[in-house]
Amino acid sequence: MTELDSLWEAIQNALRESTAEVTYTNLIAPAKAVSLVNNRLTIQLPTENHLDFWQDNLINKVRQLLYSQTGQPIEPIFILANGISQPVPTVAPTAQTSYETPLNPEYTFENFIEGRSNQMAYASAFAASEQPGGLYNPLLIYGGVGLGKTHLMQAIANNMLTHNPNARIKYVTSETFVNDYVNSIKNRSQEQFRQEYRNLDALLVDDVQFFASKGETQLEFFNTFNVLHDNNKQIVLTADQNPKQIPNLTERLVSRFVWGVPVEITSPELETRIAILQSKAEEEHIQAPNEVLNYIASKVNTNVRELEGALMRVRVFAELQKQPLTPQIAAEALQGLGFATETTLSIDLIQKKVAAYFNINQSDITGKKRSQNIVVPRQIAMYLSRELTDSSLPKIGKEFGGKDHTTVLHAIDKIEKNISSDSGLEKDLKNLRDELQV
Ligand SMILES: Nc1ncnc2c1ncn2[C@@H]1O[C@H](COP(=O)(O)OP(=O)(O)OP(=O)(O)O)[C@@H](O)[C@H]1O
Repeated sequence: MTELDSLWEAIQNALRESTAEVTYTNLIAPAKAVSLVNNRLTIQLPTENHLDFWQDNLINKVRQLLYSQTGQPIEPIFILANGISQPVPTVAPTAQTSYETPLNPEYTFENFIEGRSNQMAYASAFAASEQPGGLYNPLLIYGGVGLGKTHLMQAIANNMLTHNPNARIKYVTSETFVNDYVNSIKNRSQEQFRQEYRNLDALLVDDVQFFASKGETQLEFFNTFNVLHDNNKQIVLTADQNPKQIPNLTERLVSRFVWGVPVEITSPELETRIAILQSKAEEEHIQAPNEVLNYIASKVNTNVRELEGALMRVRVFAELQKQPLTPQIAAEALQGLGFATETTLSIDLIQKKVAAYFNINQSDITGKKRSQNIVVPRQIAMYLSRELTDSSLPKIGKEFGGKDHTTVLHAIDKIEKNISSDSGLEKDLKNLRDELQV
């Protein structure tokens, strides 16, 4: 047995121990380690479904396992098997038309961290799972990559199954739906395809944007949708953007998609990013001081997948250097990845943006004028400075023209109290956060 083979066997065995057997057999066992060169382990996967699964769920774990096996920070690289080197299947096609994508039991509501960016989506998903086929039907969750759409979608299924272990739930990506449909035409098993997709308590379809331009499949999905919906069966969909903006989706499909409640997930704000890291660190038994988590959260503001990846990278790096986890070590670990070089948000920048947003001067923000059109932007700028920087109240006071920290505290209190009753204020804060890109 080569070194690569025995390393791979150890990784597969470790993955097997922490995974349901069905998931292991379908999604993990078919992976092959092809080469280990320059601390890069190339792993070959048979289909795009496998690729998605490994990328979404296993990459961090594999990094950790590789590190614990070898003491080296080895990066897994995934490739798809090309048709030529793949052995041609010798089994005759069976009547089975559908490829089942198993649910990830770790995607639950309990370990999903709520924040402003995902509150609506979380609440709607939870409601749909408690009362399938009710008000939130269909439920469409949309937003950018790595923001938790699949997690929430599968949490719905997992929660439904705890209430009713016999619930018939199907989770597929839209690509799987397309493939199943195409195969059913090829194998003349359309009747069975329809049985499989229409005889359900809940149908979950991930990434419906891939239906774009697939005219015939769109019609089939439209019919599937109608049958399920007419029978009050739950439908949950995700997309990478608002379906109204997806080109080449038929009007009638778009109108169905947004029938129920389309909810958006946006990038998590700083506090949520910190909370996600805390929860992840706990889950993975990583002893990381808060200052390290704050540091990572302040640098990685793109999406949750990258946030989790950054935490793992920092951990492996510290272990490799035999150093305790500190912000300095975290900075070194993230260097070169485009995170550590980003400028941190400064109070000065926040003041400039707020001033421009409200059409006033920065000197008004830091000055003493008491007119309402200046006081409110000033309080907003103080509030955002507290939320988005690590600065203490006295430091913020100082940067706002030498004000006392109690003035800052008062401003923050005032904004916090008004947020829930003043939707204009909430909108202003959201717009400003967007402009500041946090
Ligand atoms: N709010 C959250 N709390 C805890 N974990 C989260 C949260 N949001 C996302 N995650 C985690 O981030 C990772 C990526 O999430 P997920 O795969 O659900 O994203 P997605 O929006 O479906 O992305 P894509 O469109 O790329 O498939 C997962 O490991 C998920 O558990």
